[in-house]
This record gives sequence, structure tokens and C-alpha cells, in this order.
Amino acid sequence: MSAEKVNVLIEALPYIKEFYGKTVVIKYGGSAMVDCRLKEAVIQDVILMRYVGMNPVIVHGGGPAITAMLDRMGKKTEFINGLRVTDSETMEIVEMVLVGKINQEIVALLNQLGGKAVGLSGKDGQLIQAEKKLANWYDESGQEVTADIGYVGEVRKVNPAVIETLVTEGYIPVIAPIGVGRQGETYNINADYVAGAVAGALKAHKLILLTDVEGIFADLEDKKSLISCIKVDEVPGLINRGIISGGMIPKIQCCVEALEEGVSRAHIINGRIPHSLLLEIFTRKGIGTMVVK
Ligand SMILES: Nc1ncnc2c1ncn2[C@@H]1O[C@H](COP(=O)(O)OP(=O)(O)O)[C@@H](O)[C@H]1O
Ligand SMILES: CC(=O)N[C@@H](CCC(=O)OP(=O)(O)O)C(=O)O
Repeated sequence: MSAEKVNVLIEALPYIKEFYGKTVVIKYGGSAMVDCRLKEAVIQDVILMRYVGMNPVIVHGGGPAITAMLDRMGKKTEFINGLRVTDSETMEIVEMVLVGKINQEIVALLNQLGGKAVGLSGKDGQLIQAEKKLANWYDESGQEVTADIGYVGEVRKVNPAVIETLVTEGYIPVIAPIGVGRQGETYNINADYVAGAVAGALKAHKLILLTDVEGIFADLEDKKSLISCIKVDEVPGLINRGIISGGMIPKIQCCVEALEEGVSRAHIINGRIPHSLLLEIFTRKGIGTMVVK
């Protein structure tokens, strides 16, 4: 081994010490699942985190794959406030793609590359207990509008016991954002919200959201003004002024929720940069946008 490689390891030592035994929840969004090379890089990072003593827990999305499958089946999809309108047939397809395909692909890759992974849906061990979510927004005249968007759920309660048992046994839990209702009904939940709720329930040290942009920009158009740190009390203003919009709203909201539940740090980073997780964890400056209390 060269002296340079030894230096790299020594530089990582303070971070390895800091994160030893700590839980890190990673939200692996569909927009960061681009190609095989990139997927392998994400999975390698997670395995490395586990081998140096952290407890990574993955919550995955898969929005683009769901849309592609609905297209193949000739079914139109519509989003309201960033949430997919989910009728019963769409719900079946969402569950099939998230649990049957994406979750299993991530688990298989983790196991193949040397990790020990177990896949879960929110139904397993009553992990994600959910209730129906309605969409709310204000129309041009300032009137509040409420719409029924079908089997879209919000997290009512996370039962962390099953995750904790798996982590204690050395497994990496991989969670699909499907919730179960009081009557056993199935709900489609935005994966950002599930990641925030899981991080909060586990009192995780960190929540890291992998997406398709560097982080939060002050001006999304020019993509030059990355905001490296946002305080929770700045968030409502950033949303009201339209600086944070669209798919970034559930992300920042889930960071806020996780911090309020006791998570120390939340980060939004670009999952399309190879090894972005390691760059965030093992460098002093980190990358992306950090959200703090
Ligand atoms: N201020 C902002 N900075 C960065 N991205 C933003 C901002 N406001 C809105 N966005 C949008 O949020 C998107 C990320 O959300 P989304 O597409 O839902 O990602 P994912 O599939 O990872 O959940 C970005 O690609 C960007 O278009
Ligand atoms: C209600 C709702 O919108 N659910 C999402 C669940 C998947 C998801 O959140 O995936 P990404 O993280 O890749 O966007 C959906 O149906 O697309």
C-alpha cells in the first residue's frame, strides 16, 4: 500500500470514530438510480459504512420506475403537490415495483457486493403504520382546496423494533415506502416522508437524502448558488418565497421533521455524483445542503 493510501485512511479516522455505532438513514431516491455503475457506487458506500462500524438503514424511492411501468401498462399518472394520485390499480403497480423490483434489486446488490441486507416493506412487523392523506393547496383566490388522491398515505407511527433487531444482528435494512392502515389497507407514501419518520423513530445520528441536484440552490435557474447550511426556522420563508419548490418541499419538510424528533443532522446531496455518501461523511466540509436546528 502506498503512503498516499495510508494518509487517506488516517484522514478518515476522526470520522470513523465519530460515527462508530451511530445510525445513519439514507434516502435513496429514484432520480439517483441512474445506471449500474452509479448504483454499485452507492451500494459500495453503504457497505463500507457498515464495515467501519456505522449502522446504515436505507429507505428507497422509485418514482421514475413506477411511472415507466404505468406507461407500459397504458395507465396515465398524475401528481398533485408532488404526490402520485393512486387509485387501487395504481396502488397494486406501485407496490409491485417498489417491493417486488426495486427493493429486491437493492438487497441483491448489497448481498452480492459483500453486505448483509434484508428487504422490508412498511407492512413487515407493522413497520410503517399509515393513514390516508388528502392533498391541500390554495387556489388563485386564496381559497383552500382539498382533494382525495386515493391510496396516498402519511406516516402515523413507525415501529422501529424490527429495524433495531436487524441492525443488532449486523443486517442493513432496506425499506420500501409502503404503509399499512388500521384495517390492513395498503398506502403509497412519498419516500422522503418515510425516511424522515424512520430517522426520527430510530433517533438516527444523520439523515442523508440522495437526489438529482447538488443540494438546495438560492436560485434554481442558474444552479450556482448552493446553500450549504439551512436552519429549521429559515425553511418556511424559503418555501413561501418560492425558493424551495416542487419535489424539494417534501425533502426539506422531512429533514425538519427528523431534526425535531432528535436527529442531529440532515443532508440533501447529489446522489448522481459517484461516492457522494463517502464525500459527505468522510470530508470536513461535506457536500450538498445541511439542515440544522
Ligand atoms: N431551491 C431548489 N434547489 C434545488 N432543487 C430544487 C429547488 N426547488 C425545487 N427543486 C427541485 O427539486 C428536485 C428534486 O426533487 P425530486 O425530483 O422529487 O427528487 P427525488 O426523485 O430524488 O425525490 C430538483 O431536481 C429540483 O428540480
Ligand atoms: C405518494 C407518492 O407520490 N409516492 C411515491 C413513492 C415513491 C417515491 O417517493 O419515489 P422517489 O423518492 O423516487 O420520488 C410515488 O408513487 O412515486
